[in-house]
Amino acid sequence: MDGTGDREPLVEVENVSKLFDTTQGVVDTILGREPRPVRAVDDVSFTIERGDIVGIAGESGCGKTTLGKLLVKLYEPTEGTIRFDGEEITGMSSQAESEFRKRVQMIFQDPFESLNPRMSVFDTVAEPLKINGIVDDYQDRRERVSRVLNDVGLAPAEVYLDAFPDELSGGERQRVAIARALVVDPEFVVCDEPVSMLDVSIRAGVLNLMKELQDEYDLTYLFISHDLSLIRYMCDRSGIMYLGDMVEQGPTDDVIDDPKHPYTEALFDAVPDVELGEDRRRANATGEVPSPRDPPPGCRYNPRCAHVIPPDDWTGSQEAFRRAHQFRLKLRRGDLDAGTLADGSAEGGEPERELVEQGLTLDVPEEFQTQTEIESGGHRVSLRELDLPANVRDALFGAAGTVLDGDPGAAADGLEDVLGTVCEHEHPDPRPADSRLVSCHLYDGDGSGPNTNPPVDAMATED
Ligand SMILES: Nc1ncnc2c1ncn2[C@@H]1O[C@H](COP(=O)(O)OP(=O)(O)OP(=O)(O)O)[C@@H](O)[C@H]1O
Repeated sequence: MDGTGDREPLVEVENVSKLFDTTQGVVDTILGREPRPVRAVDDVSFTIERGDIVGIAGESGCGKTTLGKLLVKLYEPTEGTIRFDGEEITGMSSQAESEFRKRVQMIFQDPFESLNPRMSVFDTVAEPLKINGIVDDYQDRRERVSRVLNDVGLAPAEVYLDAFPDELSGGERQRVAIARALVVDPEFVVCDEPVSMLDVSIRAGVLNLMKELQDEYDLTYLFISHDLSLIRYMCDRSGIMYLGDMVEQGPTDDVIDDPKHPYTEALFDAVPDVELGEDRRRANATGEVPSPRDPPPGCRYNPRCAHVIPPDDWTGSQEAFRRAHQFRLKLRRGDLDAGTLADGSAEGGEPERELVEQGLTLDVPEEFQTQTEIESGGHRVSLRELDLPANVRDALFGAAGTVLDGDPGAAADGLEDVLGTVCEHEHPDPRPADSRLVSCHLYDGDGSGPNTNPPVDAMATED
């Protein structure tokens, strides 16, 4: 999917964005500000080669479904170009569009919603043939529908043809949805969480069927799923999305076994280890996914990133920089002020120190916290535990003083000189790293691996 293969590209996505709610809403009008659209898919590029099974993974809301709908022309891109078999799919003539609609299909997550309860299985599966004017004769349609029903395992077809959705199990309904997609003999099928609504016990059967159908029908698939085991099982190549960005793409095994982007790493870290019987773990990532209406500047992932990059002249550890970066983000969000200090410390103690020690904490699982952090329930670190350069320490105390004077915004701005990071200043374009493309400043783009600034060891160190 990163275009390194030597087969023919079937789908080419170039700098595609999809923005929702681009007009000024009531709140925008009242506040007199520009509209803030949802950046559901933002400047995404990739290629799908003919015959591939490509996966798109990422947490809920990262833009997977929107991307899938763009590829089958259920949405038009706000910016960018999508080509199918060499032809742009925006601005097609109506004849070209109707041809395209036969060649491309989408299977949705919920077979309970995607099937019309008032239509029989025959009518449901035959409908695309009628709409696309493919088979006019009723008897021929009946035969074609029966053949496809047999192919998807609904055999003998006669048992199913006149049944209605509410007479079928979830697995049977999804097979009907698959049959409806395949009846027009498409080349490319987008499958959006195709088994997530099905009982776990029947998922493998449906996925194996979809693999068999790929050979039989000569299909190219795009699988959208938050289920990484499904992606590993089904997909040759995969892309990982975060807040509308495609942060990493390449051969699935490489992406999963040796993730390059810190988000991919955190995503896979959070997957429970089935063999060890662990519960779902929280990864070494701070905070929650921000709103796609207001994505962070630079790399979208920088506020949560374990490997955020210090400035060139940073002399402390990367761990200390990550914490100082968090201190600044907390100031910007207004999460750190005199009100957050323990009772009495604002008068008697050392309020600046207390603010700094609070601000340097990380909202991460205990295994990534310092001893003091663990002992204090995540409320403070000891400055002795961190390799923080003296000038930065002074700057943080100065910022804490400005906060106590009531101006956290100015305090955050004042730290730019010592804490400015490329991760916030520049959005990383996709760049080669081993077998894949990664949108991360850690990689220098010549495919040779992580940048040496900061040192790789520092990036990997957590205490
Ligand atoms: N029609 C729409 N109008 C406005 N916002 C939308 C629309 N469709 C999606 N969004 C927003 O765009 C972002 C991406 O949504 P999308 O459904 O593509 O994500 P997803 O990764 O498929 O999530 P999920 O796994 O939960 O389906 C979300 O913030 C969502 O709220």
